[in-house]
Order: sequence, then C-alpha cells, then structure tokens
Amino acid sequence: MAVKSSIQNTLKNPKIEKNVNNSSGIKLPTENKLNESNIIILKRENNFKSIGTHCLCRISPKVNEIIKSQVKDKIIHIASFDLDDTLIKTKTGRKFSSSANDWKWWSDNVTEIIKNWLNEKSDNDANNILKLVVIFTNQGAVVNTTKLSTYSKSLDTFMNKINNILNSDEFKDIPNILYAATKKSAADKKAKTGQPMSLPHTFNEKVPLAIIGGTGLYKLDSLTPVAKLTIATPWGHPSSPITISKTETGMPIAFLARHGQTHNLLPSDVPNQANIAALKSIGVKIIIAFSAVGSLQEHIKPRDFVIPNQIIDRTKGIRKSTFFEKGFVAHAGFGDPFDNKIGKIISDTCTDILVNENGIKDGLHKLHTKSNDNGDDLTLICMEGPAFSTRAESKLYKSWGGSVINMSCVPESKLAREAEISYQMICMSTDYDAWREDAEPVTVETVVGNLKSNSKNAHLFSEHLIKVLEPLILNGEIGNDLTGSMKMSVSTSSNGRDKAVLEKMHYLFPGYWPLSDESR
Ligand SMILES: CSC[C@H]1O[C@H](OP(=O)(O)O)[C@H](O)[C@@H]1O
Ligand SMILES: Nc1ncnc2[nH]cnc12
Repeated sequence: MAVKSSIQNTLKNPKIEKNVNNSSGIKLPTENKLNESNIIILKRENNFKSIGTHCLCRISPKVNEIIKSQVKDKIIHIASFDLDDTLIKTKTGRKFSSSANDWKWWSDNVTEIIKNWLNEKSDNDANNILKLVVIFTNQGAVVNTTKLSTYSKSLDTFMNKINNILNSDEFKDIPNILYAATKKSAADKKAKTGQPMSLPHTFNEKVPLAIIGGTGLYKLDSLTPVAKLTIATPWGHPSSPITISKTETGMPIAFLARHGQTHNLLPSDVPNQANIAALKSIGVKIIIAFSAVGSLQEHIKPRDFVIPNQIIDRTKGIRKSTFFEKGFVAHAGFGDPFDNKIGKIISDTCTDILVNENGIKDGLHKLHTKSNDNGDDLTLICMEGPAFSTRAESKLYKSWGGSVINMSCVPESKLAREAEISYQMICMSTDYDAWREDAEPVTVETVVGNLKSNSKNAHLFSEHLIKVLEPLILNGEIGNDLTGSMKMSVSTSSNGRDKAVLEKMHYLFPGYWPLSDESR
C-alpha cells in the first residue's frame, strides 16, 4: 500500500478507534487519567501510548528519528501487516501466547522479506521515498489484570511480548508503528486480505521464460510486475523474491536478482540450487542470464556484449554444483553448456541493438557471437573470486583461448542443465581484466563505471530479446530440447535409491522416478 502524505500528519492524528461506544474490551486510560485502579498502565514502557479509549500505539525509535528529520514532501510507502499468524505464531502451538516469550517468526524469512522490500529501490522517486511498516493487531482477549492466574492475558504480558518482538535483533532496525486494538470492534481498522502489499504473492500460470540479473541489473524497467513470489525449495530460498511480469501479449516472465536485490551475496554464496529449483517450480523452460565480465581479448572491448558458447570452470569446488547426491546418482551432458539454438537466434536478431552513451547506434559497441566472430568459440572462464585474477592467471586464461571471465556462470548453467532448462548467458564486458601490461588491473570502480553505461544496453537488449523469443516459446520452437533428458541419465538402480533424495527429485521432476517400495 503506497501512501502519499505527510508522515507527521498521519502520526499526529491516527484516526484509529474513534467512535467506540461499546464498553467491552479493555479500556485504556489516557496519560492524565491514571489512578490506582488502572495502575497497570503505569508499567507502560518503550513508546507505548493509548489513543482514544481502546487502542495502544507503539512507535519505534527508528520512526521517531524519521519524524524528527525533514519529511515534508516525501512520499511515504507503508507495508502493513496483521501480527498473529502473519508475522508471528506461538512457540507452544497454542492459539494465544502463554507468556511474553511464547512467540516465534511465522517463517524463517519473514524479516528478510520485509528488509528486502525496505531496501528495494523504486525507479525515479528512490530518493524521495520513506518506507515503514505498520502492524495492526486486534487484542480483544487482553484483560486488565495483575492476578497471576490470568497474567498471561494481561496488558503487561502483551506489551512485554510486543517489546520482545519489535526490539529483537531481526526487527529493531525496521522502522515500524504498531496499533493494537483492545476490543474486537476495531477489526475493521486492520489491514484486510489483499490490502497489505502492493503485489500478490501467488501466481497460478506457468512462467516459461526467466531472466537472471547479475551485477548492475536488479530489475527490468520495461516490464510491469504483476506478482512477487517468495519460494521455498528443498534447497532453501532463492537469492531474492522472484518478480513476475507479463508481456504486452500476456506471456509471464520471471526475474531473479542473482546477488539479491541489494547485491548482498558473494559469487560463492549465491544459492544456485534454490534459484534454479524455484524457477523450475514455476514452469521455467528458458533462462536468459546476464553477467558482467572481464574481457580476455583485445577485440572484445569494454561495453561490448558477448554470447559465449563454451565454459572453462575455474571455481574451487566449494559451490554446490549438482542436485544429485549419494543415493541418487545421475550425470547431465554438458559438452555444449549453453543453448546454441538460442545463441544463434540472438546472433541473428540482436546485432543492431547496442547504443553509445548518448543513446545513439553508432556501431561502436559490438555484439560478439560465434557466428559473427568467424565461427570461433567464445569461451567464458568462470573463476571463484571474490578477488579478481592475478596478471599471471589472466594471461594464462588468455593463452587458453578464453574470451571473457566472470564469477557466476558455474554452477548456475550446470544446475539449469540438470533441471532440463535451456540456458544462455549474455555477457556485458566491463574491463580488460589484468592481462594488459600497459594498463591497471581491473577494479570494481572500472566494472561499475562501465556497467552504468551498459545498463541502458542491458535493458534495451532484454526488451528486444523478449519480443523475439516470445513467439518461438509459444509455438514450442525453443525451450523443449532438454525435456526428458535427465530421465535417461540416472546411474543408481531403483533398489539403491535413497527415498529422501528421491523426494527432492520429485520437486524438480514430478513423476519421473516413482517412490517405489524398492528404494531405501
Ligand atoms: C562486481 S565485479 C565481479 C562480479 O561481477 C560479475 O557478476 P555477475 O556475473 O552476477 O554479473 C562477476 O561474475 C562477479 O560476481
Ligand atoms: N575481470 C573480471 N573478472 C571476473 N569477473 C568479472 N566481472 C566483471 N569483470 C570481471
């Protein structure tokens, strides 16, 4: 829910719990009406305030800082949530908490999802937007008591619980306001289903095409998102939520930020298994993956694009590079690691896309493909990183015939092959790595500088490519070449198969390998 208003007005005049005339529920005294009978309210701590007669409000220190700062003319984006069974649940499994500590996060990634939203950059207004979280909760069961027998239901216990939650390490940096209605009739003030976040979290159509964005490409500007999915796989959660958009003619496309939306993942820490498994689970058949690369050849200039057709794996074996494991052994073919059909389509249709800094097609920035470059292989070296190569390593890779170098095509491409997803990487050259004696070796500054100019081209390129691929996907010409390939690639006989591993395989390949009685 995006709210364009002055935050000060919103906070000074919270129109919650006015017009309450039913006397059930706990009646909260205002500051100047404290007396012996409502002494419990004296224990009110950490920013709790009563509003009207039946509503407590707690404004976090972070929001107070925001209010004090200059917020006039800012756009406020609010994500609002219910509390129980949305953000938290009880540890004991009971409906109501039995103590101030009887709560846990509703799922492992609740706070991560909120932080991702807070850190997401919006397009043009990014610097003008303030984001905060508002929690609405009905607490009609809370009673004004100091009796030990009912203490778990007391206002004290409730306020302590709220402080435990909102001051927790996971939540304390999230700017938040909580409204708690201490009688049921306030239910209509809460966020309703469908109201809380701007995008739905479910999407029921199959999504045939996915774009993975690398360094400098964290979302696709040309597409309007229709859903944002947080997917749990047997291999964990993907790097970021998966955004679903639709083309003008209605084909769904997924977008995933490889290093997370805030680029908080090292190349070695990218959860590649979860990324590929999550994309497979929504029906993806083709992945177009963008990557910033160093050039190992003079003629591949910074800001040129390269469609590689070969890989040399120089990662160090610390990345999880297969879905298979002890108890279920299979071997995917990887001689041609990319989808050559898609590579050729790109070569034939995208040579005239790249522009210079002024947005003009002057032919300065070239698209290198096997067919455009005299039929020579274009080989992508994948190193572990995160430090860049030494000059000696860089020269070695060049002498091997390497064309470009990055830190991310393995195991992403290998796992896509195992999942029977056609995969093509689009490399955006950003530097000459370290092999040139007369030049400084690559730094992040050089990469980012060139990426800024490249990013326009990345957007133009993907926009055009989606238009080219859509009809070919819809008529089945691309994206089906690997279907069924893994069925025939298993080595473990049915009586040697591990049931737990087989269950994970079902996530990727439902129906391929039945959980027979023979498996262990
Ligand atoms: C920031 S330079 C090194 C970094 O850039 C590339 O990222 P990506 O492939 O995700 O675009 C490279 O692989 C390294 O991870
Ligand atoms: N020189 C380089 N080495 C590895 N990954 C890179 N990504 C961009 N430039 C790179």
